[in-house]
Amino acid sequence: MTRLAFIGGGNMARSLIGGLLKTGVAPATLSVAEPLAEARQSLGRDFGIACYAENRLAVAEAEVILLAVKPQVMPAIHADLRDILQRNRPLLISIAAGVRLDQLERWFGTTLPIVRCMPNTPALIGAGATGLCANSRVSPAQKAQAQHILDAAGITRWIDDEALMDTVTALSGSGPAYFFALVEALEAAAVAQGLPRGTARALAAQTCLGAGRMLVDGGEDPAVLRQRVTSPHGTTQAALESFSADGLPHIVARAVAAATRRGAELAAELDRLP
Ligand SMILES: NC(=O)C1=CN([C@@H]2O[C@H](COP(=O)(O)OP(=O)(O)OC[C@H]3O[C@@H](n4cnc5c(N)ncnc54)[C@H](OP(=O)(O)O)[C@@H]3O)[C@@H](O)[C@H]2O)C=CC1
Ligand SMILES: O=C(O)[C@@H]1CCC=N1
Repeated sequence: MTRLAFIGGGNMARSLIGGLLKTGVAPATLSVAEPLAEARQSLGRDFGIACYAENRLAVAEAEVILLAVKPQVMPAIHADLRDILQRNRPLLISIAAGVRLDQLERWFGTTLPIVRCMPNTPALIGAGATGLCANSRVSPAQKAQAQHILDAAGITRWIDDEALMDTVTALSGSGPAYFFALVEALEAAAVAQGLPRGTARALAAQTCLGAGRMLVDGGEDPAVLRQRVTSPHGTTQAALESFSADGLPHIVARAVAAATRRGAELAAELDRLP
């Protein structure tokens, strides 16, 4: 089994580790480097994997290293890893928003095989969605290896044009938060009309789940599913006309554009570092 080391044991590492273990990956094949003692303890307790305070210890045996730190931390970790990466030549996978393949090559080594990908937090329950792209050093076998790791967390799609990875980030990387925000807003609207909060939360969340399952399991066009809910001159039509009058598609397009722009800005900020 592939030995996989995570650098950074935060939200996303937890989601991916949880997803991998649910598919039967052996805990002994995983390791994680995490500076915070409390986080190391909880990762060890929850997942039974080896946790290290030092990056170089976590990656010593790894065939694949998954970088799960904030974009701003990336340049700082290369000093810990560069030598061992040059020696062992593992496959490097980065999940950092915005960070480009050429930046990763500059920090970690221009001849290393590197995959840039963008998963999302539903990976924790095996319902993640990941876009991936690879540099020219990644062999077909390593591509399959990276895909296998991310497939454990949900669906995967290869993105040929790296420039579109910021769009993927804005769509599915950040996307779970958009749906949570919509559920929060639905709950607040129903509570404002007098529904008990617990009931409003349960009904809103289950509606989100039900709609998601219909989209994924049935594979039907969302527009067709929407039309089926919308009786002529009924309640849904009234709500959708209100969305339309308030410019919902425009609001969403602006939000996705803002997230996409932010991805590019994160990379530009790293380019400006000395
Ligand atoms: N959250 C999400 O939904 C998604 C996030 N991403 C990407 O994943 C990456 C991680 O995000 P997320 O998990 O949310 O962030 P977190 O802050 O939760 O996790 C990052 C972890 O890295 C640790 N860390 C900090 N410095 C170092 C270091 N020098 N060496 C090793 N570990 C270190 C942090 O420890 P400490 O807390 O002590 O600083 C923290 O536990 C980001 O690049 C983000 O863009 C991608 C897809 C979705
Ligand atoms: O908000 C962020 O920057 C990260 C990347 C995608 C989801 N969370």
